[in-house]
Amino acid sequence: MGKFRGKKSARGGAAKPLNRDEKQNDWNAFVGADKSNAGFEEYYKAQGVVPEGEWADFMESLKKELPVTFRVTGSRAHAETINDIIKKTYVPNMQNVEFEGRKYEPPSQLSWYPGQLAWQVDAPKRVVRKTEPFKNFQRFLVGETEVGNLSRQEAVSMIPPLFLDVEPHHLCLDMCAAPGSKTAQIIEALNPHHTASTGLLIANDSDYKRTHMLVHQTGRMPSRGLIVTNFDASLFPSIKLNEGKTLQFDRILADVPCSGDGTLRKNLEIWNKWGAADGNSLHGLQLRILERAMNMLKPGGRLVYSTCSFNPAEDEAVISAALNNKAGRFHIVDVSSQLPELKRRPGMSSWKVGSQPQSNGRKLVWYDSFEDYKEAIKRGDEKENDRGKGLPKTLWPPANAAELNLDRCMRLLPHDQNTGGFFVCVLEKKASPETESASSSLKRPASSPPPTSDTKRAREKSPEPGSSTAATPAETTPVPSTTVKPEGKKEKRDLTFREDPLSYVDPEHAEVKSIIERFKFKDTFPRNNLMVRNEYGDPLRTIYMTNDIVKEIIQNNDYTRLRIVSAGVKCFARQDSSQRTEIRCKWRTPMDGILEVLPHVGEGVVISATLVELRVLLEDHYPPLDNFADGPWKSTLLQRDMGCEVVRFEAGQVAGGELALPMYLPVWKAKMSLSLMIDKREKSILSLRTFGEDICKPPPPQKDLSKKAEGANTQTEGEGEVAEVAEAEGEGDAGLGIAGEVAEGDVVVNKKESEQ
Ligand SMILES: C[S@@+](CC[C@H](N)C(=O)[O-])C[C@H]1O[C@@H](n2cnc3c(N)ncnc32)[C@H](O)[C@@H]1O
Repeated sequence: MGKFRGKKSARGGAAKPLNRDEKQNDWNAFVGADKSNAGFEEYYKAQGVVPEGEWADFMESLKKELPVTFRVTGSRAHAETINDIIKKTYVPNMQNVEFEGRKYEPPSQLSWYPGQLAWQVDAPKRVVRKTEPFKNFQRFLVGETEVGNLSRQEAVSMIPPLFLDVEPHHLCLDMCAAPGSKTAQIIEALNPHHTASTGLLIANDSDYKRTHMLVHQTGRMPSRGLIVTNFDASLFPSIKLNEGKTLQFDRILADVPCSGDGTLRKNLEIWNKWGAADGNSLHGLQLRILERAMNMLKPGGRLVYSTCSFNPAEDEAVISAALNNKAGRFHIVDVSSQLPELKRRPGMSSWKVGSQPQSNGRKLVWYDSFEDYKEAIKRGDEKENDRGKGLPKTLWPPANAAELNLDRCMRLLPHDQNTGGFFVCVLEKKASPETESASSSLKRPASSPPPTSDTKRAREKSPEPGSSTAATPAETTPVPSTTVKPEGKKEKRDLTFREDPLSYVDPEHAEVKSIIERFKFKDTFPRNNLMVRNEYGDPLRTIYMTNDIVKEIIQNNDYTRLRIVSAGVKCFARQDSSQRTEIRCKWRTPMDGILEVLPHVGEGVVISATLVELRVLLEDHYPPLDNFADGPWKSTLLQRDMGCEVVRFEAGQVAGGELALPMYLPVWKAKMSLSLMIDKREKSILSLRTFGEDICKPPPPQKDLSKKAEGANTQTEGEGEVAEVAEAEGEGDAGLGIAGEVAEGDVVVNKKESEQ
């Protein structure tokens, strides 16, 4: 079989960008790859995953390149504007594209996706590369994805969060979250209008490196209610809250690790590697993760279990085992009336269990029952090679399979709507209090491992983690400041966990006061919720803002026990580290936090500008104030102290550019010059999007800068300082994008993101 490079395994790694030659090879590899696997065909034909008459269509579509799909992200007004740009600018220009004698259709909207905000481009990569209209559109796609206005995501992967039904006040857990495409959807649902959400999302992944992908991905849609953790989801710890309560979630997504054969259209290596053992061996972990989720769900809460596998061993077998282990406490929700345009097939109520033992030359052997399988082990035909235990009994359909409403599960098949394959099941926990009465909080020590399906008896003896729900106090409630530790015994610290500690800053701290003064923050500003990454609540370089529930979690749990990688939104970054008294507030608002800060800034703080000023700010890195035309912008800035300004660039067509919606950006005012506080890559993207070309001059070389900084000229003093600090902290803002609804119709800013 041909080799397909540039991508990692099915349910994991991010795609690595390819260069031009690699892209050509990539395409050749796709065409040339051997897309066959006799075991796969035999296995799924026998399982009856598609009606016999559809087998050829099913296989044919699995061998076709997957169309590119993406979602328009962000708040409603903003998303609709971007959607209109696609509809009115790009689609009309792509009507009659022909390549090698074949006509290609322009992008089309996915009919089932709410608000028609998801799109599909059904042209092979070589057409996109070789035809001008598609090439233009591709550039638009890349730019907008980069700034976080679009999110490339497989169509079927968009489905699970839609059925989660998240509301802004919900406490949510995404158990296997990296790289974070579904996490982003949940954050959007929690913050539909960029309003301060009281809800929570814990995005978790067991792979430490991938949690950093998550941090990056979620930076495009920052949320004060977000925590990223690094745990084996099947052992996810219970979380303590105030008054000895334990957190239970309203919504949990268990998008579990799986064999990934639903992604065959893009992960060609699976054709070669696929075996029946893949699904069989993942079943145990999947079940443990699902059961852990069930334990942590609030009564009445909703849980979505999903895989991108066709295999009933990873799908219905897991669901039925979990339902039976939690007999009577959960049911599969009938969601047939939700997303009516989405074509889906019912889950299976009977399936087969197969194995490819060495003794049979890796040919498929079916076992009608667990007992038959055990007999095969006795005969020596099978080895108990699954961690010494062999195949678990739960792989086989239970006797009561017909009563579990497994037909309410959803199977997404590739030939139904030109997608990958997926499995989705929506579960609800019964609301009745008596089923939960045995589970009141904190009986089990928080540090003890949670129950798993493998330790069923042990689980029956130990209560589920708490039943109390998290009461979210008002954001403005005065709370004791600094590093409040939970009362009682200090938790043991996990010294192997290397992330920095988290603590809250004293709201009366001089630095906080300087920030409040600079931005004339109103009383609504959550000064009690400013968090830093050190033990002592010292605002050294970066200040994050969290909401109350995140604060409650951080203050009641040792951060190493929860393995917290990140929390909240980066709202202030120290811009000037000198002791100079003329800069009273040395902090700027990074792009991540501008949406969070804006609703609280006082009157007259935000300065209005147009694309005329933006052009000057983009062309030069540190334009002197003299470079700007006389007018209200310049006179306002001349009156301002040195420090960070929040600038609102008005929508319109001026100075050779076009802005569809207003946009907020941070600008640093030095003595006599200004600097747009976004990194140079973001500047170039902004320039391309707004002015159709990259007008940014390269930054001055470092040595010149230091000379300037030493000079007597006050303007260059400021310039040197900006460059120096940005470099020292290694953090130009990681992102920019128009977005948001500060007021309906306004645009604010998101962060960049690489494609998943
Ligand atoms: C299918 S991917 C998740 C995709 C993700 N939900 C998204 O939409 O971007 C499965 C993830 O599970 C993670 N994983 C594997 N085993 C895990 C475990 N025991 N606990 C938590 N995460 C796990 C993998 O690192 C991988 O990132």
